[in-house]
Amino acid sequence: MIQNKVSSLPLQRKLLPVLVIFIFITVISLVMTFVALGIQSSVRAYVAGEGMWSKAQRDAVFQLQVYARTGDKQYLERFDAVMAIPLGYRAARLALLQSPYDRVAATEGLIAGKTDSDDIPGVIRLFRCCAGLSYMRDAIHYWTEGDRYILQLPQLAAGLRSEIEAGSPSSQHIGELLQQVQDVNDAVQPLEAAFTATLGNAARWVTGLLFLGTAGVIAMLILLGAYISWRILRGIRQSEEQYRTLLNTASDALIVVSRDSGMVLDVNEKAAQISGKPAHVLVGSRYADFFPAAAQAAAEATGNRASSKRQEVRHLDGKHIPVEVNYSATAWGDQPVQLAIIRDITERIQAESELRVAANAMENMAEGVIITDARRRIVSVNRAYSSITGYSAAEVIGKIPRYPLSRQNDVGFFQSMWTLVRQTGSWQGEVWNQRKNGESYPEQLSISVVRDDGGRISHYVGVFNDISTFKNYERQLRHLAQHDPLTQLPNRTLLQDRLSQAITYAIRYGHPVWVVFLDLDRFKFVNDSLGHKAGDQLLKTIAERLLLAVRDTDTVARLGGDEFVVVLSEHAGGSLCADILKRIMDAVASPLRLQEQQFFLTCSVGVAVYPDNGLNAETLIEHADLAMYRAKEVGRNNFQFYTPAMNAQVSERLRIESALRNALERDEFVLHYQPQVDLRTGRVVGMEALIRWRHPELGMVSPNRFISLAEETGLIIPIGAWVLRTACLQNKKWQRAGLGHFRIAVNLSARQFAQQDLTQSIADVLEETGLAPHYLDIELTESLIMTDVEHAVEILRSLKALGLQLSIDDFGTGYSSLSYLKRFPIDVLKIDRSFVHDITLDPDDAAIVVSIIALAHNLKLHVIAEGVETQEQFAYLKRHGCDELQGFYFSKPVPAEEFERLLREHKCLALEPEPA
Ligand SMILES: Nc1nc2c(ncn2[C@@H]2O[C@@H]3COP(=O)(O)O[C@H]4[C@@H](O)[C@H](n5cnc6c(=O)[nH]c(N)nc65)O[C@@H]4COP(=O)(O)O[C@H]3[C@H]2O)c(=O)[nH]1
Repeated sequence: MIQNKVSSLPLQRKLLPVLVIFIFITVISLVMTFVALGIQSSVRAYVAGEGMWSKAQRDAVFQLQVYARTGDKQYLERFDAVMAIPLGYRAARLALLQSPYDRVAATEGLIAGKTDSDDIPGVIRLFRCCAGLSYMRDAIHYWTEGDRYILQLPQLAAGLRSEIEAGSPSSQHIGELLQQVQDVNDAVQPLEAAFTATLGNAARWVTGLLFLGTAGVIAMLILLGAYISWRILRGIRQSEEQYRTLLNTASDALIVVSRDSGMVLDVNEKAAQISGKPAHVLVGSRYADFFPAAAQAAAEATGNRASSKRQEVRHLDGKHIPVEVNYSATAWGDQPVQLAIIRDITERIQAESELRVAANAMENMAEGVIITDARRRIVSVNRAYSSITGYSAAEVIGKIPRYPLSRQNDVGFFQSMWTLVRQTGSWQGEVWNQRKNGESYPEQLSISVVRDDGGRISHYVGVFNDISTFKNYERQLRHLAQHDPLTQLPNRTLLQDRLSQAITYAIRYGHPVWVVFLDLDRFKFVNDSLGHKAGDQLLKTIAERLLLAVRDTDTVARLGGDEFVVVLSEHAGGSLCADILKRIMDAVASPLRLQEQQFFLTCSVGVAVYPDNGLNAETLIEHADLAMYRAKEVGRNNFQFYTPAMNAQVSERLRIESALRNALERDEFVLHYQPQVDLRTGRVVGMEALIRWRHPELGMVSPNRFISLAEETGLIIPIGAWVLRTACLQNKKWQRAGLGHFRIAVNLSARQFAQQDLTQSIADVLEETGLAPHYLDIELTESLIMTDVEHAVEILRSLKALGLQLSIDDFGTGYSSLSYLKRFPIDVLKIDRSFVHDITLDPDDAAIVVSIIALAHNLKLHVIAEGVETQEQFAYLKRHGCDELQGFYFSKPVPAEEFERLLREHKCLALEPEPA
């Protein structure tokens, strides 16, 4: 059945042209045979005619001869009768040689020549066709020649007749006439022989020709038969191959089983694969032996068609292959058979299992999954979808997912998203969605297209994550990246952003932008002495105060350490900014409680203004920083506006800084000593050691130019140690030299004061140099000890315990309060030279100096006035009970040798000054 259906049509189609050729050749051969037979018949008629013609000629001669001898008229009549034959042929030939030929005359002539009437058309056709052929030409020639002699016979007969009928025949004349008859006969005989031979040749040639033609046709028929057989065989073979190919390329096993015997009649390769046995083993075996389960199902099948449930077929290697079997009853040639179609469903089962796994995985994915059809109607969602959105699957299936429109996700956004999905097959990005409870949340969504076999979109698959937590982290990270973690103020990065924005607005609206760079004075001291915790608390408090001091539109940033920057923008006038600047400084200066102690902080402030001092954020911050340094240099607790000259100062500062790092090892420092004179005796009672830096290029550098730098860079620690050691050594040296026992004052910087082992290191120096402690006076500035009173008290006590003398330098410039002063274990107050300077000019300063003297004495402290330059100042101080003086009035700070000379000379102050 399979074979017939598969091969019959192509074979018929292939054989059709062959059949047409076969019929054509058969018809041709029939026509040729007919023609050949016609020719044969005509040739035979010719040959017969020729026989008649020569026989008639010989008969005519004979009748004439007999008539001449007997004179019997009967022979003459016979002569006339036989003469009619060659004459008829002659007439026919002449008629046929005419152009056009005379068919009637030719027919009559042939009839007269005794030609069979049936042969006449063939004879005429043959003559007309073959007259041009060489054989026919020769025959006609001999025939015509013969006729020329034969035509003499009737004349001779007429001669004989008249001789005999005249009654007295002359035997001589008759003899002559007979001789002429004999001559004609002799002349015609060779022509007849040649004519006969020519016709014989022509007949043989025609016969040969016909033989060859017939043989050719037979050969063609044989070839055609062979060709048709080859075509048929080839067609059958192709059909067989096609059938095999069809069978073997089938993905299912096909088995033809005889219904009567249950034997396998044919199988395809897939059947061999499933069973594990070669096809030739299966064919001819019992179906049930190899496919028992399938055979069982077949046996149970009723009707012409049946299909089984899932079965299992055992492979030769013992493996069980899951199959599905279908049967159809059909005929195999004349046999009733069952065609079993066994489908290996291993892959399908695998795919089903994979699908189950995939569905399970999808269901348990942490990401929400949403599958829609091509019209974007939801067909499936997973559990995570429901837990993220709050919608159950039943609530959304069949609906189109809708995302709320927002500023980030507007109509255009979704349009371009879907365009991209369709064009590229996928899309990824962030969208804002809304939960069932109305809460908006950001999700990371990726959409992919699923296409069917025809390439058409069949589904869309969306996978999404709720990224709100991630976004929060991101926000926090961004905050961290842009803010100072301690104070939560913007850091340098955000400051630059904000400042750039402020500049953009300033360009548009034409107002200035103030950049205020603020550095806390002596913050390091607090930090080092009270610990980082207290330092952090202080910075937080300052940050809060700064925020309160400015407007919401201004920016307060912390750059790190104790550096803050305030950007004052959108303030039309400079005076308003100046007010804010004052508020800022006041905010820092107001007393601060830390660890139950009160502190007084100041700050140094630098200001740069857009557009005058810079056109971009970086430059403005840099210039404000320079201005702040300038403020530090000029004595802290003040503000400075940036000037271009500061750039030069900074480069000089940098130069000094780098030189300072090497100064100690290059032994470039030297101490000068300034005497301190007792106002009651006029004698030198002490000296202050003041450092000098002899720089090879810069010359003598004043401590005012490098001490604060050394302080900032930390170089003050080794430098200070050197000063202390050198001063103690020198004093001891003078004592040993017998120049007297004097107190030597050494300045202590904030960093030194904050040193953990300060007391111990001083004790070590005293021990090393052998100087008695009470000959050492440690000078501390007022602001230094007032920054952290409790700590300062503690350190001062430990220093005092060594037996030193302690002095407060620059007294009057800080924020000392009496109550604190009482707590410090100090010995001396040094009145700042700024008060002394105007003591005789400014009544306020004079009053302050008098108050300080009184205060000191009340506290049982010694008072030294610094910077006494004039006799008036000296007189005033003496008059108001100041204990000692130090200043140019008596001596400038001088090198050791000079100071030694001064001692040796016992230089004294004249105590009776000239009246002012
Ligand atoms: N106009 C004027 N000035 C007078 C007069 N008498 C003294 N002076 C100057 O006043 C300063 C007194 O020192 P200071 O107040 O401790 O102020 C010192 C002190 O704070 C610091 N300094 C100097 N040497 C050291 C040191 O070894 N260690 C530390 N930490 N600081 C030092 O440098 C500051 C400046 O020192 P100097 O330039 O030596 O300046 C000295 C001295 O030359 C006077 O009659 N008129």
